[in-house]
Amino acid sequence: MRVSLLQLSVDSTETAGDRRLRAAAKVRERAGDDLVVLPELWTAGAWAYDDWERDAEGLDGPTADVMSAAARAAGVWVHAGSIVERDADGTKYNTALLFDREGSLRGHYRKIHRYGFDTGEAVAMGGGSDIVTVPTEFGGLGLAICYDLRFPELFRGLLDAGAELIVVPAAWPAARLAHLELLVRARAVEEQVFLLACVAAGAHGGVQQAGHSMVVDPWGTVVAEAGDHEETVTADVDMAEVARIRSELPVLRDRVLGIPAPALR
Ligand SMILES: NC(=O)CCC(=O)C(=O)O
Repeated sequence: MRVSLLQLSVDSTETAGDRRLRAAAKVRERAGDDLVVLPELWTAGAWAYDDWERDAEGLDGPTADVMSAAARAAGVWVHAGSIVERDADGTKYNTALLFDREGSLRGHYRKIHRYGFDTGEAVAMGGGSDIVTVPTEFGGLGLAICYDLRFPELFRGLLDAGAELIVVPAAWPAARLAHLELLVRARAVEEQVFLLACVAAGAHGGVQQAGHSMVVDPWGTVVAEAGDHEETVTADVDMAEVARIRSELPVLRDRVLGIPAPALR
């Protein structure tokens, strides 16, 4: 299986519409790949909070249209990163979209853990409530977004729902790159899955983005990694490695379920 991570530069100097067209052209160039992935909130900018209202869209909005058409034209699965979704009630969500080779929307995931403490997502967006693992020709494909990486219980939930590959679009600040590298590898080792993290580059909302998109195997080895500028990272992934590593080091069999949870403090 050949995967490509489109590490886009998300800069305030470019409009969402122009970036959408540029990203679609890059997806079309990836004909021959199996899965192409984009970063978190790459249209509006994950840190450009003031632009979210203007750039919010539906699950059938301009980003979905363009990405569905690009997936169909290239004949690849496209994980279109995430969009600022506005639902029928006007609530906004940070929502990941997954299209198949025919351009059909096969899954979407509303980010459960909202970043920002008393700002940004934490106040401007609703939180998702559903754990989403989508059955695909590659195996179970789990969906999570950026800050979710800090919450291992979500990843255990994705595993229990059948994930063998987890895709994480992100817009991570360069100042915390060390956390990103550690968390991505930890989640891959812990769940014994391939983990694809597609991270924005560039700067917007006054925050320099980390880049360093990564493909990590179920052993925790970084198979491919980008630098800190816009670039496309491509890797060949052997999904049979998941079963091989799970059988060679069967730690998941040793889970003890039903340990009583202490009261939350
Ligand atoms: N976009 C995000 O979710 C940012 C997360 C982050 O900066 C962190 O966890 O640190």
